[in-house]
Amino acid sequence: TTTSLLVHRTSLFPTSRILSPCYSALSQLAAPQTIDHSDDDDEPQGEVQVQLPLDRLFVPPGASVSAGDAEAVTARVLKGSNIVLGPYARGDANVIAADFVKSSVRPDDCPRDGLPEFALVGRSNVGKSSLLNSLVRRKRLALTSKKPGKTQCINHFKVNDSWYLVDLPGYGYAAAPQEARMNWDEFTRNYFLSRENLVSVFLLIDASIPAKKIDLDYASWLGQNKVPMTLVFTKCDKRKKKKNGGKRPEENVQNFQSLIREYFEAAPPWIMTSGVTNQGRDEILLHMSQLRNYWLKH
Ligand SMILES: Nc1nc2c(ncn2[C@@H]2O[C@H](COP(=O)(O)OP(=O)(O)OP(=O)(O)O)[C@@H](O)[C@H]2O)c(=O)[nH]1
Ligand SMILES: [Mg+2]
Repeated sequence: TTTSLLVHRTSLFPTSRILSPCYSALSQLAAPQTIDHSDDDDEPQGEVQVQLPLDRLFVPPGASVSAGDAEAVTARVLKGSNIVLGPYARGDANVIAADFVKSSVRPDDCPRDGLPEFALVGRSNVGKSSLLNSLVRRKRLALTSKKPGKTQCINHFKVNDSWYLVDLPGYGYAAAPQEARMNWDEFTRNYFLSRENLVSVFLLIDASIPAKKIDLDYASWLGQNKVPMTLVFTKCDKRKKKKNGGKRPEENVQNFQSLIREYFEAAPPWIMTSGVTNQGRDEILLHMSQLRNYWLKH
């Protein structure tokens, strides 16, 4: 069985692409890490909270709103998002400990302890590993790179010994061999559809550029397959207008949503973030807390 497993693995990705990033992540296991708060950056972000109509808000499971509540509901919307803070958000949102657990090349290899998990997915280089590091307040727990294609396995990170953040390989990396690209699809789609403890997929979209077809396709696939999804807009600190297609992140964010609206019965949750300024970090953690606590109770 060992041989057939190896054959299966090499057919998923060329060997070098499996081994190097995952094993370098594994090497971090050797030294258990404590939280380093020295990279905290809680600068005021200066973004403006836009009032959203009630039907564009994400009301979390376990919370309800009626039209008469508009004002009270708006006051509970997390900054830079459409996410309403409900009764299941708890004081467990803060990250006290975070550890790399394992790299898996198949959904079957993933941890089986049934703890709730959130998967970070998106185009190569969109900032998945950077967001993970920002959430756990560590500079290099997940390895990042300027070159796309850095993460090549399903990497599980355990937070507070009670839930997982999962860093997935990026899609749409043009330089990846055709074989690896085709298998990416099967591999992650399988994971999304079969992973029972997956509370929500966090689909990362680069807010500094106009919407890309591959991201729209991905969001619509998740919507049509009813995979719970949160849209995380990344790189909201990048505001060089001309270079990035002339639009501000806020405009790209609104535009992306209007392009996918038809694929969703209700507005999916979305939030604006930056791995550079840590915009959205605490809000995502609260959102994860309420989704997780509801999931644990139902
Ligand atoms: N300005 C800015 N740069 C960012 C942000 N997030 C990530 N980056 C940069 O984007 C590049 C890619 O980041 P990664 O976190 O490695 O991206 P990834 O999505 O994990 O990429 P793959 O593992 O290749 O799929 C790095 O150079 C990061 O420093 C952000 O919020 N703002
Ligand atoms: Mg990565």
